[in-house]
Amino acid sequence: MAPNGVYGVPVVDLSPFTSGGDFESRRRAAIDLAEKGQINGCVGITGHGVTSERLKEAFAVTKKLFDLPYEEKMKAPHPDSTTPHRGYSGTGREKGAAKTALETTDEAQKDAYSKTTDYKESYEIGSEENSVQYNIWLPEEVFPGFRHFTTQFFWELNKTANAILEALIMSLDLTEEEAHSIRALHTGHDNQLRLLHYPPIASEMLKDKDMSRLGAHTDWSTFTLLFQDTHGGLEFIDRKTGEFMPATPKEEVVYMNIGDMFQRISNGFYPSALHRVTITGKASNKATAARYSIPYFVVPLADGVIEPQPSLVAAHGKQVYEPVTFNTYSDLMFQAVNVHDSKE
Ligand SMILES: O=C(O)CCC(=O)C(=O)O
Ligand SMILES: [Fe+2]
Repeated sequence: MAPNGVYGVPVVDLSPFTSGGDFESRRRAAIDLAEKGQINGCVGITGHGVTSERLKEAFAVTKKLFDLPYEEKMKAPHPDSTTPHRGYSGTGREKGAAKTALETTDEAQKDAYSKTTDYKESYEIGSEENSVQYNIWLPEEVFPGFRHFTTQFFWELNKTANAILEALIMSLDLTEEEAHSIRALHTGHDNQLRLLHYPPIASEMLKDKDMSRLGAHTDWSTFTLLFQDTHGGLEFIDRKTGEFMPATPKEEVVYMNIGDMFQRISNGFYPSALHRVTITGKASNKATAARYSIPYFVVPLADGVIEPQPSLVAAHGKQVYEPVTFNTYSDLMFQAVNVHDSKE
């Protein structure tokens, strides 16, 4: 336990799932994942199969993208509508905590959550074959090779995502039919690769308590992979103490958090992890450095029905969640989060 009484985020080795481990080693890893993942819905993963060279390249591409002048980045603007959730969003466009405000019943907390604006810019990329969530690209001459690199990287991350999905399926002891239906919901074509830049924040801005790097929220994905640079700031809630605990950047570790969809699929066995990105310089009132991160959201088919698996409902004695389609659920959430297009 850490000195402040908060447990850190536990780490699981999933190499048996990424490099063809035998049944026994996969089973052991799946049990480990269930034990650690069901505490707070978040784990660090080693053996995830993405090489550090490839990650270095991805972070270099991310930095190069956000280094472009604002006018250039705005040549691939995220539309003002909810669909497609693709392209570039400038600083201040999103309020991650607005979704949390929607779900909170405490009025004072609701107010605080809904006021918090994120201080970040992002670029969303998906499958080239998704005609509803279609990609919005920069003209090739603005950033040669960007489209090629990110679309390749997208499918590489999907391999890791599939391996983790297999581990999650095994960890729940599902029937073959249930396993099959969960796989069928996750073709990869609805996944979302997000490049994120949290600009440096000047010390005078740190006094403003309504500004956060990314307000506390759960993801509405099935689960999310979070690659980050060395600056830190990502935190997950420890449900027992109510305190946030740091997801300390570690070489070889990718953090994985359960999203609202797998919470539902697992009938609540795995909780959707509440997380945020804090302003690390705030305590000292010192200007805080830029931070880059690369979340990869594993998302089910838009019109696929997400429901607790029957064997889990039978074991638990009750069905905790009603069936919902991802479409209906995410539309509602997205309207809360996407506030306006910032032209600053
Ligand atoms: O930047 C991070 O580390 C977290 C990003 C995140 O939680 C999100 O985009 O939903
Ligand atoms: Fe998130």
